[in-house]
Amino acid sequence: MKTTEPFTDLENEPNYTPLLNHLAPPPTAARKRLVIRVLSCITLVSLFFVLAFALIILNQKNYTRNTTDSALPEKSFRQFSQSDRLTWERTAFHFQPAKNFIYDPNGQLFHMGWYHLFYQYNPYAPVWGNMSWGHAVSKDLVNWFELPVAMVPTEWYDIEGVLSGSITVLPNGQIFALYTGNANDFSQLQCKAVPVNFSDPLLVKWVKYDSNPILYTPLGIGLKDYRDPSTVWTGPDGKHRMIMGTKRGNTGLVLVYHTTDYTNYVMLDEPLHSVPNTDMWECVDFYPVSLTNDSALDMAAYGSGIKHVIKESWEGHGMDWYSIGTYDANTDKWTPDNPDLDVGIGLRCDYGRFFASKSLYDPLKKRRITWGYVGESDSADQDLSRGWATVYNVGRTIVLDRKTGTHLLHWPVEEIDSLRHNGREFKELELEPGSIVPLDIGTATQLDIVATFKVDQDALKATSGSNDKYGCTTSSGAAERGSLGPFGVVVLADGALTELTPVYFYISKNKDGGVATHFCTDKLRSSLDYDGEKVVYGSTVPVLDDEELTMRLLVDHSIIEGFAQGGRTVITSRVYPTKAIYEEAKLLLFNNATDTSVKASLKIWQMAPAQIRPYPF
Ligand SMILES: OC[C@H]1O[C@@](CO)(OC[C@@]2(O[C@H]3O[C@H](CO)[C@@H](O)[C@H](O)[C@H]3O)O[C@H](CO)[C@@H](O)[C@@H]2O)[C@@H](O)[C@@H]1O
Repeated sequence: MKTTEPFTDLENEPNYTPLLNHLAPPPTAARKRLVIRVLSCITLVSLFFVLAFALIILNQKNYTRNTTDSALPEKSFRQFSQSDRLTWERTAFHFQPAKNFIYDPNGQLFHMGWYHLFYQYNPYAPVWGNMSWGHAVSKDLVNWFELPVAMVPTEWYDIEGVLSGSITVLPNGQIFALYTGNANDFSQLQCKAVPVNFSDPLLVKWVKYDSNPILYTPLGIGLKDYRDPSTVWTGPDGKHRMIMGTKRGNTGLVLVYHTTDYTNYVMLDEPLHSVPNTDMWECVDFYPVSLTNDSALDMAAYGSGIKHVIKESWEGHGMDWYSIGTYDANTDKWTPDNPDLDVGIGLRCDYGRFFASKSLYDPLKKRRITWGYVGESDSADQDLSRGWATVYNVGRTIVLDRKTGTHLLHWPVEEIDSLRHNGREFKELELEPGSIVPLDIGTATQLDIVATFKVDQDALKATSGSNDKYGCTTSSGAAERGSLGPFGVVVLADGALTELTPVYFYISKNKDGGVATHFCTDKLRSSLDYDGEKVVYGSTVPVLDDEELTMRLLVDHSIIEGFAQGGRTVITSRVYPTKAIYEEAKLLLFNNATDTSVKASLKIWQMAPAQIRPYPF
């Protein structure tokens, strides 16, 4: 048998290419070998490519990790739709109803174990209109149950709105509300309502008084400049008093009324207080504060060791002003401690968005708590698309700052701390002039941040003078560099730093060595989208000799609340980032001062969402 024949045959095959002639196998075996070799080659080449690809990926991951750890922020990749953004804007631990529009807080009270919050509410749309009294209750000031709307426009005297007012609890347990009715001719009339059942812990049903309105506009006062009656309180002489804000010409003022039966009110000739050029005083609040401790006082408190605060809301300007002074119950007159810090010209409760605030004396924990509304600054169209507008601040306790004697301290209620989890601590991080330090904390959209900054004292002393005319609101924000600032925290920043909101201190010094510390929030680059307030908010904050610079920030999606020096100066902002949202939101520290380094220490907690839902009747 010739063993060479098949070779000859194979060689005659049109597509045959000999590999190694002398080792050539018989034809079928050769075909198999050939297939195996080709497959092996393909496998080897594929393996090579897989390995190379894996190495590239690994390298990229290492690069990402390194850049995160270094001063370079990570690049943002995820794109968000309009719908993603609007969904993200809803807050997680700030009070807001499920939908539509809230405005001034009204008539808070503590009753049978529940904190009650009533509020101006439009039940039909996310814009001002159909003003009613919405109603929610809470056991802990964090989680809320929404209740049915308590009062809606029904009568000629409030058909254009059940406007703002207050609730009074009498020593015998009786409860009544005073509110302003917006009448069919838009004049403002004062009205009374009572709960149908005082022993209902939820005070669900309310009935308007048969003889409403109980007060008409006095002579000399504009028909639309007369509103927001206060809680009634009893003075040391046993007389019951109520106050209301108004204006005469351009002078803002507080009218005082006496009553013997809580229904008929007699106006005193002289106002409690007035300040020229401060215009209409809305939502006036008046309360005592202790000079000796942090325990709050109810309205009846009077005498030595007590100061009284007037708060008014400046119509049309979104600013709440307060002043500390002395109340004389014999004359029903109030005098400011410092005329330069009088009502409407001195100090604000908050230097950002916070308006129409109203406080509650909490008999359970002996504290005074205030809420205001924090309005939107984006477009009205966006409010309509979202289906809701306006949120409330986290309830804030108010005490007199006994260290300065000049300021109040506004501070988040302690209950909000219960939402903290996954705390992280950063100690003494060195921030050189001109530095940015990313903080790797994971998701950065629901945070409670407490930050302390130590300024290089040698640099502070050596600086002979620096921007002593500085002001947050007139500055160009965190990008404006001085010897001793700005430095602070950047929240809601995207990886490429195209969107960011810095909250910071800026120290200015005059030639005589006088130092002023400014606390600012820069909204100039918060959003690439429309924001009606591309501004820098802020003011000065007193810092005493033995104090470090401290700030606390509550970041909750589209709201940032900032408290400097224990709440001496507060700034609340609404922000509408388009990229710095969901997992793309980053947190950074920065020091943009030119001559001083700063050491930053921080505690940062993630914040769990609060529960806000309909009451399960
Ligand atoms: O909801 C009424 C309560 O709100 C307060 C303070 O926030 O007054 C606001 C005020 O203006 C609103 O109504 C205007 C339409 O009339 C509207 O243009 C404006 O944007 C709204 O803020 O509401 C009353 C009544 O309309 C008006 O005199 C005020 O300027 C508080 O004072 C009211 O009780």
